[in-house]
Amino acid sequence: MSPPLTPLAVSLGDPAGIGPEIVAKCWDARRALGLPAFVAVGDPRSLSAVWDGPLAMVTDPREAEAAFEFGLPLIAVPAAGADIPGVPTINGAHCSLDSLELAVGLARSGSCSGVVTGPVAKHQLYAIGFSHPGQTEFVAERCGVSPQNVAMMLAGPTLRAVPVTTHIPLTAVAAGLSAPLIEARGRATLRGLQRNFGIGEPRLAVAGLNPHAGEGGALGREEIEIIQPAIDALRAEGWLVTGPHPADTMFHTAARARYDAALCMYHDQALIPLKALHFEEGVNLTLGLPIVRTAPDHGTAFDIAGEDRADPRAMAAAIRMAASSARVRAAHG
Ligand SMILES: NC(=O)C1=CN([C@@H]2O[C@H](COP(=O)(O)OP(=O)(O)OC[C@H]3O[C@@H](n4cnc5c(N)ncnc54)[C@H](O)[C@@H]3O)[C@@H](O)[C@H]2O)C=CC1
Ligand SMILES: NCC(=O)COP(=O)(O)O
Repeated sequence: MSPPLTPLAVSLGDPAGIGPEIVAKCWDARRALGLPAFVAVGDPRSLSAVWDGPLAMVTDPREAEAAFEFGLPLIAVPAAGADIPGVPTINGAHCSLDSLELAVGLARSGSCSGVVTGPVAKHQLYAIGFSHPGQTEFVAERCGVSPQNVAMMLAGPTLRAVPVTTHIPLTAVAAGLSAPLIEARGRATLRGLQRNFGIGEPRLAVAGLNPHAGEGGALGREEIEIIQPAIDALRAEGWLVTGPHPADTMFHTAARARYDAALCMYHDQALIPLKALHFEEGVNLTLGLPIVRTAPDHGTAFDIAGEDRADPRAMAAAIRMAASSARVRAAHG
């Protein structure tokens, strides 16, 4: 039998976004949502601005397990100024980065079973000198893993999708693709399906880049020159890989039943089908890390922050998936 999990660390994200509200709502509905113990990390005022419930201030995750029953355990990372919901500030961006750093550290040290990250605003982080495309690459760096060797998986009940290129302009996608990068993301995805989901022989479906997967070269040559060689290399390692598939016909119900994850060539090719099918419960899971890291699939939603309209289900799904991944990892070593 695997040992009980330590609590999960949940960073609140941008204090002016919906992160504090959805984390508080998760604690409120912890029993109905089937959530394990977690400790929030972030600005206490961002919670009290949107929530009247009980906070249990802790300094060590070991205190969180007992406290979780009676209040939302919080390790405080106070922002330099009080943030107004919906109005992001530079102080808030610093707070979201400090909270992320601390939460990742708790997972790396083993004090927490994994980290669940609340939504941050990328442009706000860029404004304070954050040099990573997103939290995925930041966490990878803190874990000493090359960003090429991690994969950003978006997972819902009937689809798991991984983009090869992530936060780059669409005009840079074709140039950003290479056989070694596709292979690395494919390998991280396949190993991640084993390690986090316990799928012994995972099946990966690889999308093409161009319409009709290039139509034999008539509509683009990336499939022939870059994607097929990467697929061949992964197959030669013994993995079950198919493709390149035309992206427009690989997400319908029957097609999804034929694979465990879809490897897509760019951000929206993966995230549009995932969010169309599963926006309310989609989870962003970073594969290839020595720690568990998940996040809800959505962003800061500044447009509704402070209005009590934020849906906590994706955050709840991210917390549950972090716990189940940690359990699968603990069981398989
Ligand atoms: N993992 C992360 O930290 C992510 C951060 N972002 C960041 O979020 C910021 C805003 O991005 P957007 O493209 O506007 O996406 P968004 O997901 O924040 O919002 C898109 C739309 O969905 C709604 N929405 C989002 N989450 C919701 C929830 N839980 N309940 C109810 N409605 C919800 C919003 O109100 C908005 O109308 C950007 O700065 C981006 O960088 C975006 C995606 C992921
Ligand atoms: N659109 C997905 C997304 O923005 C995830 O980014 P991050 O988790 O790397 O910050």
